[in-house]
Amino acid sequence: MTESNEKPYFLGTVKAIFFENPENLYKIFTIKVKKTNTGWDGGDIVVTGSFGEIVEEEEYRFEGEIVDHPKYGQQFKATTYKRSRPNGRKQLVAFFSSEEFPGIGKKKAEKIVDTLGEDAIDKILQDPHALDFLKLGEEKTQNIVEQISNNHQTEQVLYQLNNYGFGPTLSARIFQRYGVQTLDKLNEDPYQLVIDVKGVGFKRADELAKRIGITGDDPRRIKGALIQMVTLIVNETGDTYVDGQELIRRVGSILRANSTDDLQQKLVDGLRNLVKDGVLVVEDGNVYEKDLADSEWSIAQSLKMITDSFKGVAWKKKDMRTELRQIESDFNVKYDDSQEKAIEQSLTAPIFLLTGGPGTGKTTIINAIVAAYAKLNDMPLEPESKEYAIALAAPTGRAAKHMGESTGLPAMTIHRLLGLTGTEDDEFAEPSLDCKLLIIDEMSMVDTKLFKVLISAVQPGTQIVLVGDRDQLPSVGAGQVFADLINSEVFPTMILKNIHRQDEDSTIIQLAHDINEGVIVDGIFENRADRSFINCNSRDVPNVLSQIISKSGDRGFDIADVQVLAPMYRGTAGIDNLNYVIQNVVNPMTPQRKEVSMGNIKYRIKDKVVYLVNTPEDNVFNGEIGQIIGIILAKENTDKVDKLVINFDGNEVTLDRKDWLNITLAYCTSIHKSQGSEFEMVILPLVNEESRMLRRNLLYTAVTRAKRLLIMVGDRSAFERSIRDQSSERQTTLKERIFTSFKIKQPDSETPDEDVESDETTEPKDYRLTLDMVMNNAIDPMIGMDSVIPTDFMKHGEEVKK
Ligand SMILES: Nc1ncnc2c1ncn2[C@@H]1O[C@H](COP(=O)(O)OP(=O)(O)OP(=O)(O)O)[C@@H](O)[C@H]1O
Repeated sequence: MTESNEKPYFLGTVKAIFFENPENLYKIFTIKVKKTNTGWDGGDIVVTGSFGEIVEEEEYRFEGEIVDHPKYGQQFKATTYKRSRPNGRKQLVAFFSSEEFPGIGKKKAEKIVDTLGEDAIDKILQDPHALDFLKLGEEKTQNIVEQISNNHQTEQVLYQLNNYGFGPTLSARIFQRYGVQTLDKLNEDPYQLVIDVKGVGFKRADELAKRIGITGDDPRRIKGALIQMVTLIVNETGDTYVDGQELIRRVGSILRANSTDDLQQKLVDGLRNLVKDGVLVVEDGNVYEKDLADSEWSIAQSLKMITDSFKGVAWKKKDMRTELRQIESDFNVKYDDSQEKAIEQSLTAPIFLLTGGPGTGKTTIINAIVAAYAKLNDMPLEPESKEYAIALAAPTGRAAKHMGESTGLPAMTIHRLLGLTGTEDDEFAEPSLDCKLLIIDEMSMVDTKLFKVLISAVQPGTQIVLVGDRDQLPSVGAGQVFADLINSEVFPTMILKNIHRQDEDSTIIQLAHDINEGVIVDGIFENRADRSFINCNSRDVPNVLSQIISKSGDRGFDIADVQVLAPMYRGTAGIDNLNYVIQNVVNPMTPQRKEVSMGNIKYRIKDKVVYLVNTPEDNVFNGEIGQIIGIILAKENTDKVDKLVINFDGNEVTLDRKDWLNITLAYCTSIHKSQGSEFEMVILPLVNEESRMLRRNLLYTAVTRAKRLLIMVGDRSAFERSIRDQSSERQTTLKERIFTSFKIKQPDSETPDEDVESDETTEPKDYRLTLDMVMNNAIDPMIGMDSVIPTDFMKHGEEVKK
């Protein structure tokens, strides 16, 4: 008996497929059972799993296990499957005359079986000319042979991927990428998966490689490790490149075990090949993912194009001043000097940058710019009108909503504005924007890749105003675009400093500004009308928070207005634990209530959840907070899947179980995720265990989220440390790209003094040598960059100026 025969299996005919997800090939269907070794005698059974192609009425053999689904009862979770070969003359004739083979009727099918016998399929797979006797013509015969062979190979591939330990989702992704060539590709070079298939990392590819016999310092293994390490470090640091020396050191330490002496040379060769293949770019000893390197260049070139294509304004400065006086009177405000200058510059420059802390008047200025722009350009301020050509956008749904509410004009997410889907398809998107004035808010949250797509979509002659707070946390994705643009000093910029929000009892804004200046003010831990501090250690944080939240109603706060913000997910005072604790305080389980689980998280009606991806088709975006208003169990609906109905600020979205990975509880969210949102009451626990995360911009971002009440909880020293420790800038080269594109002489970079001893003495000598090779001779720094300057990044048919 073979091992596979011992596994639980079902042999049966597929009756009806009632769920198919084209993205990951996941299917649910019923089969009429012909044979099984499971002892099942319950008639038809529901089978679930990821399958290439399943044809109704065809017979298959599924291996897997019977699972007891809490809602659907017993079903068979298939891990592998095989289409049964049609058996015997009758089945074979039915197979060849089926819809799969147009052009073959019953007569021709009988002829095939009569001529080739009952092993006709094998004969056709072995010899593509086996069907020549039918005289169907070359093309038709070839189609039939291909169809048979594809069916056969799809099953083989998915079966083998499963044997290699890939789960259904990854198997489906791999198959979608390579098709029937999958096994050949993997045998040739499993590390190619790290480049080609999202979700496959070096470790995974390495396990597979080991099975195939690729180990040690095989060039393919070196390649996989190099790519993975670049991605890993970029994700860790937010920098747009990796220091070559560090890359070599870290990859070296992974591969050092059972490698040969000339590992360094092999790493350099590997790097060189990746550069040659257009996967990585090396410049000045720094290693970039090609996409990020290209994005920085592309941004710089687009900014140059926008600057050059701006032909000035059609109205007189004097008219603008008159208009501003009118707007001041309409809005009942008197702009201060820097505000007025900001409005003037934004109306007259192609690209204008506006940064300022809370309450300095950014929104006020956006309103003035829009009103003045429309008036001066004779444009009706009616979004429905054909002549209206102003686009307002922000990186998150909440920020866009805030922008829309404060300006009274339509504002949307940048994704929506560009028609991006938030999926891998975006890589190929080339959107185009037809507005004349583009204003982006919360610009500090925009990362390099998104800004590249946004700015490439801008048409010549468009004016752009980028607004944000440069002192907040930088974007989650790589880069610090807003800070780089400001620091380049190439574009007119206004840094707003005067705080205008006048609220007698309010001390939060002043506290935020003090934190931003690095000042630990007297009284920071004293209680004020709108803020307080509770000293406790991390163990006590959950308990203290529970008490504050239970009493928040007494202070006039609806639970929806209370937001806990924390820096980290793990730990007693981490986001995961706090969500669990708070959920049980504000929305506990009782015997009559419905509850569904996803992993460790339980969801009940009324729970506060946050959406984690962008789904423009449902108009819900990453970071949006909603409330569960319905739980529909599988047994209660015809789709036979559990569903959650969530209200995202009036937009009701129904999520099937498979989409629950896109949400999580939101009683406590990360400070990073809270950017772009404000809350009536913020509770901020900071403890010393989180020291790795505690930086000034983190605390500043958290504090500036609070509108009416801020409660700080935890270790005093954790708050003090956050104020003291200024965050280090991210390493990027956008500024340099801008200088090059605008032909501005770069300020002299600091040249290390030869006589001064370097403090980097911890690097092993051999790695230094390797890096020297990388920088000086082994790799031409311009390899992979030849195509970069300038034509690749020029749009709109510009000519290259020599
Ligand atoms: N020149 C001014 N004179 C009087 N009040 C002003 C002036 N500028 C702004 N304000 C008021 O100050 C408050 C804060 O302004 P605004 O909302 O524009 O700032 P902001 O920078 O967008 O703040 P935040 O980032 O916190 O939303 C508002 O109430 C606004 O009306």
